[in-house]
Amino acid sequence: MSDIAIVYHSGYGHNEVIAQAVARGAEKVPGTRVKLLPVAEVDGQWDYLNGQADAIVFGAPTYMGSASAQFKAFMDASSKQWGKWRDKLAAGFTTSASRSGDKLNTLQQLAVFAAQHQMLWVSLGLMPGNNSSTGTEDDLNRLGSFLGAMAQANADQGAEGVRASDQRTAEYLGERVAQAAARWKKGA
Ligand SMILES: Cc1cc2nc3c(=O)[nH]c(=O)nc-3n(C[C@H](O)[C@H](O)[C@H](O)COP(=O)(O)O)c2cc1C
Repeated sequence: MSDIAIVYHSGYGHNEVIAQAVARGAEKVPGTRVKLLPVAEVDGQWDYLNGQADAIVFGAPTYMGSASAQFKAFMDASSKQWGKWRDKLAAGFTTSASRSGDKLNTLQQLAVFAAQHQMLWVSLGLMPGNNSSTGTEDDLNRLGSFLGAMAQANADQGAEGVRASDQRTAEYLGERVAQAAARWKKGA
């Protein structure tokens, strides 16, 4: 059995839809248990993150070109657990309003954060979508990310504005992390 934690922040519900999609993807892999953990609920879950969790997927909305302050507060609080996440798997996702919106900076921030915890980063593992004359917004990985899952939701829409293609992309990441966790655990 592999345990996947999804630690995320969502101010307006968009990134939460993506977190749930990552969870759905991970649950497709037999023998996987998933725990969705909003950053506001992490206190009291440090023992679970330090021990039982085999992989931690980090999800922050992009605010002013980087992870939201609420997610950064979780990052800073995690410094007290330094060294305890060594060799756990990590991956990341982010949501913003603009097609770019500087989401790459947020994913890079999450990857560096994982490295500071001596974790092993799992990339998205998809070819880019929507980059040819036959491409569409419905393509998997339509935003063409490699480091993690990106989603874009219009600023004037609620959770219903999160595209199905971005949710499928996030499901793919969740499934990939769960598959990697199963292989990593077997080999350990
Ligand atoms: C304080 C703040 C800063 C933001 N900065 C950016 C940004 O840098 N780039 C962008 O494309 N969207 C930006 N947005 C839009 C959010 O990234 C977007 O609405 C996202 O879907 C929010 O996710 P959430 O509903 O999970 O909080 C910002 C929103 C807020 C509230």
